[in-house]
Amino acid sequence: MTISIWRYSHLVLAISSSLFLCIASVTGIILAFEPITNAVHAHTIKESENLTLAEVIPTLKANYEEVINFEINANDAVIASVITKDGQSETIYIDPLTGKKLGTPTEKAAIFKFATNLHRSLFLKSIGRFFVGLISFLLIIIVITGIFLILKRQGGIRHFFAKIEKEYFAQYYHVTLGRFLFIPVLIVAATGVYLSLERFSIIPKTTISHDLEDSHFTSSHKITIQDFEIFKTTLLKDVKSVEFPFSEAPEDYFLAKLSDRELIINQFDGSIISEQPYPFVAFASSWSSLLHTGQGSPVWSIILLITSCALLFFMYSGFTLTIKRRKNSPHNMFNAKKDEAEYIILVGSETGSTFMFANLFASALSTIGKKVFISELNTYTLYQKAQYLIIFTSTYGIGEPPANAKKFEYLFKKITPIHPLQYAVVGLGSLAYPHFCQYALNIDKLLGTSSKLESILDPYKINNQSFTAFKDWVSHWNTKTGITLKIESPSKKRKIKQQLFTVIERSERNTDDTFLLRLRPQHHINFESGDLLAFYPKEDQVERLYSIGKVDNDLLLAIKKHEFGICSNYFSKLTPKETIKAVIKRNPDFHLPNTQKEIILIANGTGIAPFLGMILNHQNFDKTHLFWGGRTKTSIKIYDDLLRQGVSSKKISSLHLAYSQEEEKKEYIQDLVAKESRLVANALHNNGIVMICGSIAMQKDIIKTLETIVTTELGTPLANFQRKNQIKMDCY
Ligand SMILES: Cc1cc2nc3c(=O)[nH]c(=O)nc-3n(C[C@H](O)[C@H](O)[C@H](O)COP(=O)(O)O)c2cc1C
Repeated sequence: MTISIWRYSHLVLAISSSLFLCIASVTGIILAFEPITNAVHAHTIKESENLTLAEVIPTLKANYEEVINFEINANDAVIASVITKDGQSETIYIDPLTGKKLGTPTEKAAIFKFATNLHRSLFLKSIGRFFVGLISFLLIIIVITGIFLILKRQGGIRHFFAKIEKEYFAQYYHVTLGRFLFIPVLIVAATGVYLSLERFSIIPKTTISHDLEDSHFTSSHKITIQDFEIFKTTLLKDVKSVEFPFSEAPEDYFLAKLSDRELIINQFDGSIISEQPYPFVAFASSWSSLLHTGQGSPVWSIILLITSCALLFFMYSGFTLTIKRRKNSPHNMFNAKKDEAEYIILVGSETGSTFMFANLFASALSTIGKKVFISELNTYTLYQKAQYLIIFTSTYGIGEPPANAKKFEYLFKKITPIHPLQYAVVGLGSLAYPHFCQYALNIDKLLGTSSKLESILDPYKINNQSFTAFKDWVSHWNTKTGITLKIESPSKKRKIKQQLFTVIERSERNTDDTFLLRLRPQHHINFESGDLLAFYPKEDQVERLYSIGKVDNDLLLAIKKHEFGICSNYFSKLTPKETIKAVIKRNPDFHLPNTQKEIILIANGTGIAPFLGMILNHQNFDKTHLFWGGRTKTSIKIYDDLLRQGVSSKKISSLHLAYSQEEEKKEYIQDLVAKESRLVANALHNNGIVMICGSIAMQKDIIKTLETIVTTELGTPLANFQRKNQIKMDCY
């Protein structure tokens, strides 16, 4: 599978550094707790930080025989090396206000020592440190390639934080978390590299040299420490450490390291002998250390903890993504070489899911003895014996090809097929995007420009990888070509864990052969109106999906009985207390948003089921408008009770019904919507939501009507509202 350079680099780097990254992340998690525990046991000097050195130093001198030095650590505690009045040499926490001992610093816990060594050098000393630095560098590149992949996926920087379509758990959270956590990961990686470069002296360690003139070391003028001007103006909070004079010899001095500079101070009169600001590398070094370790900041340590956990998650989700894509890539178990095959199947896919359909189709052809070759669109070339060219492709962005199809147009224009070819194009896309299956349509047009190619079927669009739609296309193919293909359901191959539901009620069928079925899960299941019930009949195990309305924790399904429909016939005979097995599939794109804004629900036929559930569960009174289209007035009878509940409880603020087969007034649902153009335009203008559920034909008409409404009333194309996720559709 050709993958873009970004994805390839992202993947290769992640794989090659995974073991080390795993060790670094696990030890990082452990080490993130160190600053937190230190902060808990710290003797912080928060209340004393506004004391001046003129107050602190005399207090210390008064309390101890000798003070060698003191420093303020990352947790803002003062640690001093002193000789006590009884001659003991000690390093202790002290209270700068009183000079009294507060405690003794404890040794670093063994677990932190172990984790630090492993984290820094993998117990391999310099070689290990080099590897850790290298892995940190690779992590920077992994993050950068990851950012590019997200930008590419989202269609540019402006949409970086736009909604992500959820295909499956690993894909969704890999991208979603990646968008937020790339910043701390980048900080951890960059500071890791910095610290390694410093360790190997590639970045020089800061050494400050003072220009000391002998004339400044005078003891002629003596004043008390309390009166040293520099001590009177220096607050403890700006001090990193102070070294006291070793003796009373004139050449000994105070060395004060402040937050921005270093001072050498005459021990007799407090005059400044030398003053040196820190160079930039000193700041960079201290910030790198603070940002990488979180020392002194429990909040940042928690962010580091989350970042380390996230790195482990990214490794897991990244590998899951790769395995899934690999599984779906072309197997060429269909045996024919490219120049032997009659059937050439080319696939355009970004994340691999389109290959599933292409593989099923290829497998069905191969089962009946046809010679099939399957590959990617980017590999388009001459095929000696080809008679059919079948293209399966997804779309990304505004009619853009997926990664492995980018070169197709160029290749197609350059290469003229040897023999005439018959072709068909199947588009995989999502109605959640404004340009539904646009790339498949573009390809179909492109193929049509060649005199050597002849279309056998109109381009076919599949929404949300619907297997039912794919089967429908195969039946078109069968009819057109006279070659009967049997598609093996993917659900046969994987075992699906089904749940049990009890039949509570089944309505009579109305004049359109439609009925309502109410099911109750036997065990607690979280679901919402708009989710889907997947049912796999014994006869063919092919998944059938029904939109769910949630009413009092039961599932409400509206089903149309088809003469030869295995599933609808089975459901139409169910009686209360019977049990069925099925699976609830989450469909978050078609949930009713939790909003106070206006909501316009548009359905025809059985598409009303999820809306009934949404209306009855919704708390947002007086702003929900329901449009429904059916054949005759008797069509609506089965929904009467629930609709009445909605109207009487004022959960439906306006109800608009259209009947297409009523003699005295034939009306289509799009006519009703057109009549209410102001209502619809106002709702969309005020960030309201339009939801559409029912047949694809109705959906097309409604979209056309909405397009006219928003362009004339608001001067904005519908795509703008689709982009903002204000138009939600679930049509079949
Ligand atoms: C970032 C992104 C952009 C997409 N853009 C479109 C689009 O413009 N039109 C469309 O019909 N589908 C669009 N889709 C949906 C995909 O085409 C659809 O999910 C398809 O089944 C993916 O197949 P693949 O995994 O084989 O690439 C987009 C999906 C993503 C993640």
